[in-house]
Amino acid sequence: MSAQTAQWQDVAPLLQVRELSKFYAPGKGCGDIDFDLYPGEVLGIVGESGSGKSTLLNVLSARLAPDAGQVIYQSEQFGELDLYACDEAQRRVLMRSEWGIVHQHARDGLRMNVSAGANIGERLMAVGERHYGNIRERAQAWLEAVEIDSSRIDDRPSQFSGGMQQRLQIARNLVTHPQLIFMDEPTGGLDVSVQAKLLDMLRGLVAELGLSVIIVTHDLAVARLLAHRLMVMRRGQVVESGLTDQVLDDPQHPYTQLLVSSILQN
Ligand SMILES: Nc1ncnc2c1ncn2[C@@H]1O[C@H](COP(=O)(O)OP(=O)(O)OP(=O)(O)O)[C@@H](O)[C@H]1O
Repeated sequence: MSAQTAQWQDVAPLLQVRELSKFYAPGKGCGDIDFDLYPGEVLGIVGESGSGKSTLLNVLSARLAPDAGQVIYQSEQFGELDLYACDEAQRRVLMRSEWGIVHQHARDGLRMNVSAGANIGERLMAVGERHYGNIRERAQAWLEAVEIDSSRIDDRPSQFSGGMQQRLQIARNLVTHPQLIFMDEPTGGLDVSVQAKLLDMLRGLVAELGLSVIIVTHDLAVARLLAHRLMVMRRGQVVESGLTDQVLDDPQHPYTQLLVSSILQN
């Protein structure tokens, strides 16, 4: 067992997922999902298109009710919460404070026609910050943290490149110091060099802030770089899970072997 795994298992899980299922039709969705996510851990969910990754992410992040099963979350504000037995109001509080969601398409996670500063400030205002000077100062600091020149604070995201939009989305999410981030193909659709820069930044921020992350990707290079642990999905089921290096270097399930040999990628 690695030192990092031992450390995770000494503390309570942040998320406990038990027998979770959501199917639209047989084989379409996700089923029998069981895992624990520990503070500071990055879990990658990989699999080919249509394997149920996004469905699972949506159920885990309280955006899509499951058919069966439980998601227990250790909230800073509310203590242990059963996500689908608690109040809608509590889920909304989690979404705007303790959680972040980074979408594949920046337009799903940003307001494209308000300024970059307002995109970040809006999240701060949602958790009660009212002081204009503080909001602007923190927005500037976060723009710099994601390597966007703070002189761009009054520009709209629609004036930014794809990579900058993703970095702004990350800043908007991180400004409230969330403990759990959900990411759905955060580098999808970007040029390879832009992807590399974004991944490097994400890796740095995740380590520096001790974030817990669940990241969906079909790109095993992204999974290798960011995730400590992987779950491999096929037709809505987890066929293999384990430490990232083990799964990618010594895949046990024939499907994972195909995936790793890149026959199923793209
Ligand atoms: N709202 C919906 N209604 C009906 N079927 C759906 C719905 N959303 C997804 N599906 C189906 O469920 C299956 C799993 O989709 P999902 O988006 O979770 O897969 P995925 O692994 O994230 O794929 P991709 O990488 O292409 O996004 C697919 O067959 C999809 O067509």
